[in-house]
Amino acid sequence: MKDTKQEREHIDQLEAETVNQHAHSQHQQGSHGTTHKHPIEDHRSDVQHAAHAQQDAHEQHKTEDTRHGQPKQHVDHSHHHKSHESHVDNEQDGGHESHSHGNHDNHGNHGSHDHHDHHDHHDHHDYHNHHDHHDHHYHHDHHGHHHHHGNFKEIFLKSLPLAIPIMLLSPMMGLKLPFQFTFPYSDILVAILATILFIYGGRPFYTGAIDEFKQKSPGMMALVTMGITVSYVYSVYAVFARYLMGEAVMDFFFEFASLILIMLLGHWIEMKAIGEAGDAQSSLAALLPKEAQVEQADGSIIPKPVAELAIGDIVRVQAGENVPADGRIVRGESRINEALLTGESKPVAKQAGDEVIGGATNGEGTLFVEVTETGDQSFISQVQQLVASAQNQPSRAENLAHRVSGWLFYIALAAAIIAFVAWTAMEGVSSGVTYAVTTLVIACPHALGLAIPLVVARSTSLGAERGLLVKDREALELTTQADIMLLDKTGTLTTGEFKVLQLDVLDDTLSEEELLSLLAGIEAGSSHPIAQSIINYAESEGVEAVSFDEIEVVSGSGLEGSYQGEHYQLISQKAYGKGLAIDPPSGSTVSILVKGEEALGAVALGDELKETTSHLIRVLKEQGIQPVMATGDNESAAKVVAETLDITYYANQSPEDKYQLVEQYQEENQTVIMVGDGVNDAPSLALADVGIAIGAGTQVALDSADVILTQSEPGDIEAFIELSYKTQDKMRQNLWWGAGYNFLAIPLAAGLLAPLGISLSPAMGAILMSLSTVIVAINAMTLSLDEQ
Ligand SMILES: Nc1ncnc2c1ncn2[C@@H]1O[C@H](COP(=O)(O)OP(=O)(O)OP(=O)(O)O)[C@@H](O)[C@H]1O
Ligand SMILES: [Cu+]
Ligand SMILES: [Mg+2]
Repeated sequence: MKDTKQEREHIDQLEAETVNQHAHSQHQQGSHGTTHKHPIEDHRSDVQHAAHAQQDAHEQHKTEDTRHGQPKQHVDHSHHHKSHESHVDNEQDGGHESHSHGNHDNHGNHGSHDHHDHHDHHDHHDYHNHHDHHDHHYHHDHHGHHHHHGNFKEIFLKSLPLAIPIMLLSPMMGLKLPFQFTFPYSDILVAILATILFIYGGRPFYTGAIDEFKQKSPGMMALVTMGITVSYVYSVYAVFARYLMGEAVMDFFFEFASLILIMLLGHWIEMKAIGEAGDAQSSLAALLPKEAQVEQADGSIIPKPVAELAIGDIVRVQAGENVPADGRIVRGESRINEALLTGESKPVAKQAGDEVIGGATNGEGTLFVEVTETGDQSFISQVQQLVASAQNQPSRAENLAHRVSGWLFYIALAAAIIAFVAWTAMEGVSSGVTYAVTTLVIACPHALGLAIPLVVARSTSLGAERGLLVKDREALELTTQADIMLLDKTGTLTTGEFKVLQLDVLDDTLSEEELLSLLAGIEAGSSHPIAQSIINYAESEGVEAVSFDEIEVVSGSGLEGSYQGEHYQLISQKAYGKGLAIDPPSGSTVSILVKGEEALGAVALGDELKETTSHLIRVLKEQGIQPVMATGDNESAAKVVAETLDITYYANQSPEDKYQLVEQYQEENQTVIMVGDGVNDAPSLALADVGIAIGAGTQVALDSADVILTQSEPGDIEAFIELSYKTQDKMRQNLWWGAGYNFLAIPLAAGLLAPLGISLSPAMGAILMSLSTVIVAINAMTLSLDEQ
């Protein structure tokens, strides 16, 4: 099953790679995994819209949702997908409104927090169990390792009063322990209690086993079930034999009862550990208050459950309270802490007109906030969906773990049969049964099944807390194999906060103010870092921007639009193509304002490296990842940056060039990480083995990436690499604890070392199996990142 999935992915990838870049760059714009929406980008979305519409011929399914005052894209899956998205289960599309479109998670986990969310059986999954999670609002699915067969805690506690008398009344391995006693026919009472215990306490295991057999992948539950069934049936037989045939046959009621107890306890502890390992979902959900204080038309305040908030409601947020929903401040000012949502650790001053994210903590002031997003569309919900879908994606290591645990069933079964036959021949049936049961029990591959999902759960939640949002889990694995990191310049290596260095007027009829006013006017339609810089500059010069109609973004070269019936373009020198009598400062970014065919003026801009950029480059080199800069900017601007950093560079790169660059490296069998923020980076972000969108990048970039770093900090790239390596290490360790342990445990349980006096009882086997699971869980939980 897994294998076919992988194959399908593979084929899809090949397919995707052969599509011409145009098609590629277009459909990559779909909002696949997420609609990460940072408030600061909101004002840009309409611009992106223009950009999309213009670039795209493929996106017929695009629908615009302006109900909330913010245009949003809901793009259906088109045929060519990026490899990891290819196996997405499209079932949901029919049943859900556009609102859930951002969440294409394969397993139907919607991660929504305002209703109880119960996860269905997953097609590819074997172990189902009900999480002991009553204190949380909804269950968070760790890759299907929740069992649906009851609550282990409750069953354990109720099984205790059944198991204790059994253990008191039946000798262990035929030996009477000091606290044990018997009375005439007590063994019949024991057999009755054991039957009840088998039916009640064994239920999670045999129902689980039935599921496993139905899915044709017998595993853990099947093994445990066989262990308890063999010990139960043989013991009942022993009692019959005693009374009906007068034979003294040893029973295993003590072993049977202790086995069930330990198995229930072990699985209960495991479930708790799993719950604690990576509950980003609930910790995020916990950020939202339960009630919001809604201001009525007459100014009175009425509490309302957060789930019932509607767009347009005005909510009051008092000092120290958490914001109940995404919205815009209408009155008041305060400092807002969004650390848990964006990783930005310092509180940010906000006032009327500013956006706030639901879940952020209000500082000193009282705020009145108009709700702009609720439910599935809220920022928190988007992050949850993202984390959930990342956690649900199968990954390579996990596929391995699954295959191994599939074999384990047969290996354990074979070992148990051999042990039974051999020990029955040597020492008699009771010895044979003991070793067989112990072997079946100890091989329970629970630890193995949890080894990888627990690490993933932990690392994705850890990442989310730090503003490293992993959309595609495979990114974590691939990052550790990376050879090349392609970095975009503007906004990634540099601040993107441009200073206007020089304005050249190339038309005599135009004044410098008029030129600036036109520049600022056309930039109103752009989300490029240059745009805000020019607009700010015009403002500081007291120049008012003219108002353009129909501005469109030309990805990779600039903008075009019309003003007073004339066609204008603001484009790079390369896109303009003709020579000009200008002398911009060396290393500056130059754009030309063109009216019709004629150049009206030029603007030269400069920005600076981010503070942590050179540190990042040093770290990359140390780790053997070659940093390469690919920029849409001109040669001179590129060269200055590349020389400062001492890295290879490519200038004047169009979006297609960047895409081809990634392709070229991949053809040389290099694993490529691409880091970028802009529309022009989207195709290459999508193609790269790992696409990292940095900061408050454009929506397109966010949609195409595998990883989103919520802050524009090169240091976060380092943190992500660290997270990848640590995740990888933990996975390896856990695979050893989960699988490797069986290589020792199975022979031991089968009695291979018995001649040396080392052997295990079934109960010891059960303890060891639980121990290995707990070790795996603890090991996953201790994954942490260095403090910055
Ligand atoms: N909004 C804009 N205003 C002015 N010029 C622009 C704008 N967008 C693009 N350009 C021009 O087109 C060039 C290429 O843009 P592009 O977005 O491909 O690269 P970039 O973002 O500047 O560089 P990088 O690829 O390193 O991020 C820019 O250097 C600039 O000259
Ligand atoms: Cu188990
Ligand atoms: Mg860019």
